[in-house]
Amino acid sequence: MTPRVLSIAGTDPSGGAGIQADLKTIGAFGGYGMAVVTALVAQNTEGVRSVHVPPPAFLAEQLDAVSDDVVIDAVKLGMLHSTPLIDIVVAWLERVRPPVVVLDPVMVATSGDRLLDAAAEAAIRRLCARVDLVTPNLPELAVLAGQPEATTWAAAVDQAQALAAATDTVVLLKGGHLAGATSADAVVTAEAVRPVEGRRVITTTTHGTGCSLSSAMATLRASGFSWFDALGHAKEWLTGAIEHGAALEVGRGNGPIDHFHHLREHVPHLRADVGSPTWTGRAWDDSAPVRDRVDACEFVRRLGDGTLEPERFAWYLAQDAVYLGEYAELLARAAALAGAPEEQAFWARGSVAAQEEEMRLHRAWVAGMPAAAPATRAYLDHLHAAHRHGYEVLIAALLPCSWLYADLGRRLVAQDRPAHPYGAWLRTYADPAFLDAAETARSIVDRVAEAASSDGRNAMTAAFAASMRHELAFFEAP
Ligand SMILES: Nc1ncnc2c1ncn2[C@@H]1O[C@H](COP(=O)(O)OP(=O)(O)OP(=O)(O)O)[C@@H](O)[C@H]1O
Ligand SMILES: Cc1ncc(CO)c(N)n1
Repeated sequence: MTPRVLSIAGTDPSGGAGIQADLKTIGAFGGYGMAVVTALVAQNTEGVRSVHVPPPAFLAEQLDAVSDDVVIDAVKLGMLHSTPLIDIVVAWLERVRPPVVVLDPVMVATSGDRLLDAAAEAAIRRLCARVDLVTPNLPELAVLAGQPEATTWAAAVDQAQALAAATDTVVLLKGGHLAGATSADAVVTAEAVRPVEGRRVITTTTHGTGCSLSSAMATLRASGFSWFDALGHAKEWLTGAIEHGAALEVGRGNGPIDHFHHLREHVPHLRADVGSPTWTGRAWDDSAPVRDRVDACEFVRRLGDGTLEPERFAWYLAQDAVYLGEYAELLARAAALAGAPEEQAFWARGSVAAQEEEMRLHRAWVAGMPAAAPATRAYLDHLHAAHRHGYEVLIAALLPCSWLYADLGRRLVAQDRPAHPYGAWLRTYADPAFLDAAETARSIVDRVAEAASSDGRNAMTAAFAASMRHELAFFEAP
């Protein structure tokens, strides 16, 4: 049976949050989506501009128009704005008694704008007791539990259990607002806490994650899953949707997630690799598990959020300076081996840039040149070995260095702020010119891979993958 799921929420004309996100999510999970609008919100990925609330009686008319005609299998409640609207929704729920009701107690948007009257908080607290699942983020949980915002997982669990006990309902505790390598959530009742682990994606595309998660839970529950199993499925999908969000290139602020990322894989002309079945594209995709570990590693996370100890950063920079010296030398060797003049020029320019620009940047931080640490030595030895295999393998082995840093820089720089201790470092790698150079390197490697023998391509693939593993080890060393 296709579950018929009704979202009662506010709008987001930019399509990432609110009712628009709910309908996409319900569809993504195989439900039939319906929507009753509580408030029209002029918002986009950057924030909320204004809110228009139609007369409460019109909300009642919308609700009745749906329930007089359609059997409703699940309801998701989002932005309810103010007490008069909450009262109408409560009266309607009492009358219609939908079998599944999930409440996302929306109070404040990701951008920090209020979406609920402060006076309506008590009404939302009472509503919790009338629904099957509540999905507060940490600030909302604090309001509902009447406590200061939790800053640790243990404190958040305590608040969620207190709320579950006080309202006799199930709480989906969301850890999105906690710092850490993972982003765990949990199904919490007065008796039990069942966590579902998730990777934390380094990205700014998190607009509407809460709306989407609650709609996924309503749809999966109406399809027969337990809350815990529903969370497992929803979380896996959500993490993928967050990861694919940046590729949508929607908006300048906190962009939306890609609700249909999992379907694109099955629609041939929408698959990311179709139309550009390049060698580098495949090598990059194949390296996803290693790159996920780079994102998750403590050093990279704390470099991004600025909490990394200065001594560890200095140690890393010193090793990077050692690395870059020999890397520049290997780029020069690539220039010497290249056949085409423009390729010779490109690698030679890269060699000079690596020597000058990056060494200058590093000299600002590094006092003396240390010996190579084991991870540095191993990476460089691998590059030297690649050089002995010839041009093709050498440039495949050199590529992850610039590509991975361009990709990381572009994402980490989003966390740059005044007085970020590593802001200058982040900006170097987020520089569009750096990304351009990585893109050019990529196109040269693709051209060379196309012309290579199948044995040659295999050796290139192995060299690229090994460099990516060395990059990970380099970040794990400090
Ligand atoms: N960077 C991230 N990587 C992976 N998962 C994340 C990330 N940020 C949030 N999540 C997940 O997204 C879901 C929503 O969490 P969050 O606590 O951010 O809710 P929210 O504040 O209500 O969301 P929003 O207001 O942005 O719609 C949770 O499952 C959380 O674990
Ligand atoms: C309408 C609406 N509901 C919820 C959120 C929370 O992200 C939002 N930004 N807009």
